[in-house]
Amino acid sequence: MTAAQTATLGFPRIGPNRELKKAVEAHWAGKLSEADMLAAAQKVEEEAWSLQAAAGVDLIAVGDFNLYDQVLQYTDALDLVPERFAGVQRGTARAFMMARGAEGKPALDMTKFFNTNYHYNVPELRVDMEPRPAFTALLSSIKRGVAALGGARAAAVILGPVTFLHLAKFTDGGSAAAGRAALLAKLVSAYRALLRDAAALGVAELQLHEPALCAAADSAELRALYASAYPAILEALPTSGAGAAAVNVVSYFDDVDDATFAWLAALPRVAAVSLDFTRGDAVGVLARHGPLVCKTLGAGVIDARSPWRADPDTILPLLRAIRSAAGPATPIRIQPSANLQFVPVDAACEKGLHAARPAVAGALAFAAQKLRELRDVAAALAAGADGAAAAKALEAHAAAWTAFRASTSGLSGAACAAATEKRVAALGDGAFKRALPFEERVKLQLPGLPLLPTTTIGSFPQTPEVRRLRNQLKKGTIMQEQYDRAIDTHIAYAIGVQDALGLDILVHGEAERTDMVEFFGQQLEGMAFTENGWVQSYGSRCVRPPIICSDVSRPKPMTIREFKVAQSMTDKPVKGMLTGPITILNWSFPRADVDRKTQAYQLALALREEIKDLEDAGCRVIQVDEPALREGMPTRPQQKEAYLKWAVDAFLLATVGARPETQIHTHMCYCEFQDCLGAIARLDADVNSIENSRSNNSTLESFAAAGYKHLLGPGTYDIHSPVVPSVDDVAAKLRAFATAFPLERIVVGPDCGLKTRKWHEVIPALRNMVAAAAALRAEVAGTSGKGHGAAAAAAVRSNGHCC
Ligand SMILES: CN1c2c(nc(N)[nH]c2=O)NC[C@@H]1CNc1ccc(C(=O)N[C@@H](CCC(=O)N[C@@H](CCC(=O)N[C@@H](CCC(=O)O)C(=O)O)C(=O)O)C(=O)O)cc1
Ligand SMILES: N[C@@H](CCS)C(=O)O
Ligand SMILES: [Zn+2]
Repeated sequence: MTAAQTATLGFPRIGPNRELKKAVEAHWAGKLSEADMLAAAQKVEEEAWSLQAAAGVDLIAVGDFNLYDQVLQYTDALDLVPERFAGVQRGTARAFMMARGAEGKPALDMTKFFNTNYHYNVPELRVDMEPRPAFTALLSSIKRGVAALGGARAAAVILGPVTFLHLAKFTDGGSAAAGRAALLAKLVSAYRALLRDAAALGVAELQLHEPALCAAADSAELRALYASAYPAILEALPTSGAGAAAVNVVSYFDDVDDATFAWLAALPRVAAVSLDFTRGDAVGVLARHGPLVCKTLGAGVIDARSPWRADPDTILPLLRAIRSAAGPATPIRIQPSANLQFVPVDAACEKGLHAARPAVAGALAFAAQKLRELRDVAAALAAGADGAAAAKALEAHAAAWTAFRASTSGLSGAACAAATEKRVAALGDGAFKRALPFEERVKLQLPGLPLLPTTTIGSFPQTPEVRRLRNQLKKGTIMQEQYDRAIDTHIAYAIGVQDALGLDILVHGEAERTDMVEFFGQQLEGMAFTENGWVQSYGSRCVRPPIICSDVSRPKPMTIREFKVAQSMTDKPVKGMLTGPITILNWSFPRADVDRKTQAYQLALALREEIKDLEDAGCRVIQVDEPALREGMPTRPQQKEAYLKWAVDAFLLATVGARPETQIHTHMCYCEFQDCLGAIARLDADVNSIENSRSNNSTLESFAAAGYKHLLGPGTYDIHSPVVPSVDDVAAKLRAFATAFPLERIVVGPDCGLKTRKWHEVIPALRNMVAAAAALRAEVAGTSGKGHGAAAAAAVRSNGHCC
């Protein structure tokens, strides 16, 4: 039998050595012209095509590339831009302005792309908007792709209209559902033209990416949107001759429900339906539906969000199940489950890992390696996914996994889970519950703090000097001792600034951390980290997710040295600063052989030990960040509760060993809180600092309505913007907060960490925040009015001259 066809759905665009990041940031810094930046970007794009072609991929995604964010690209191309950007000429400069903001023009909001750690710019729509499409950059990229690969190998990636609207927010005060329906009706002609123009360039296939299809199971509204738009969009496409590209509707990040699949299978003009077989139960859906008639099944069997090689023990049974459910006549195409932008580019570059841990490195497959896997898996499918020929097609993969397993503990997933449960059981009644209830312990915590205590979320600017230092340490041009001393000067600066500004709870500033999760990955046993395994997080910003590869444990204290240095420099309480178990798990690549709950518990047990050591070092307030709690939540209601149960338990396991007088903070950002408020309350954190500055008071109102009893730190200003909030801006926020939540339970801070800002932005912003808190305190004391507020502000200003 001939091998099945293979296809890609997109390739990392940041470049093997972050060439795109460097070009874009150089352009922003005025060091590279727009033309030179675009030339650098096109080189990255073209090299990705060459790599895919050389790997023998049959259908290669084109049009998936963009300079900042794919959703933003559509907002700009459709000209669906908020009023404040309407006067700016469309194109690259306007897209960057919408992403990053400008004086008087706040940036578009940024939030998680479905349940990933990639963040997109949220379209801000109004029901009365009129799309004015001009997809110049997208079509020119598709045209270059066709020229480079030949039309027969090019598949044009198009962000589907329903997903675009699903990801948008409506700012006109009306119903978002009505807004989506109205705009979708207007988008039909824009998409008809886009598909026709893309097809006319000679591509073999139009891939309509619609991850929102996976949410249709629980949304009659989404189902209605799909049903109303798709037939109308597709009917105008030529069915033969020039411009008659095949249409592939692509879903990912979960399965689709039976009704949605039946609808897709019956859609006229659609030649292929793509499903994600790495999450949910797409095999079950297919089995219940039966063979696709006259359509190809795009089988997303290579996990686009996992850095691990395909494991024959998993993939061969999966292929057999798919073949059996799809029936012998349905053509099956082997694909990654989604765009490969969620994994790093090339595992072959990881020389350090290959040398130090060859068995781990050998079991990895980043985007470049996954291209080869497509071919091997297609060959295994052609061989019936059984017997010697199938095994031969995947023999290198089997050997890699055998070596990997031999290098780790050898415990099966179940045995590993049982061993972890045993450690938890040994903690007895105190495993998940603090010694005193919140109402009693809060009275013992941090005596002497004022009303509206001020703090920050943890990180301070990661300056070029800090990054240079780390680079020197890596290259061996400075020793650890010198590095530590230099880090201490950054800590001293951060403490000096905070003391001078009059903040109440200080932080050491996280200067020693490249990235919070990467830092803990480097401290913990059982985690591997890469040198060049960058994954785009948003825009030009990247992260290097650690890779969990065996049982996690804490060989030595992780944060105590820096805490002690910081606390020795001030009498104010310094927060111990940790990343929570769920966030470490969700922002790492988990191991494939053990369930996520067990991995979370192992991380929690390590953090529990760290909290004990922090307390022994004199720490009275410890923040355990959980910005990714919500992100890991499955879309399906049935799975959501199970996840939240073990996720919250993992946080409790990490934190409840703290003494009653230790104040435990947590922090959450970049997410919706409304649909997991019960879980947030169950975390039982004494203080929860949440991103809030862009949501008016609605988040706070939801917390209040849900009867949230703990202290809350709603962000008082947006840290993504270089704009410095005034005293009045922050005071107005605090007054508004007071209308929704008891003032005596509010902690004052920014929205998130300040690592991406500059000191010259941070200092005045915090000075104004402290002044605003003082002004509010004065107002509450009843001695005030505006004059006292101004006097308090002046007093704070006069001692804040550290810069
Ligand atoms: C809170 N957020 C986080 C998320 N996920 C995480 N894993 N971590 C997070 O903090 N998800 C949600 C949000 C996303 N937010 C951000 C915010 C900022 C960044 C970011 O700034 N990333 C940096 C990379 C940071 C880093 O590790 N830098 C290294 C330097 C590496 C380097 O480039 N070295 C140079 C030499 C430098 C020199 O000599 O000057 C080189 O090798 O050539 C470090 O600090 O050492 C970014 O720039 O993209 C990400 C997500
Ligand atoms: N403590 C971290 C939290 C980021 S979500 C920081 O301040 O960067
Ligand atoms: Zn944050």
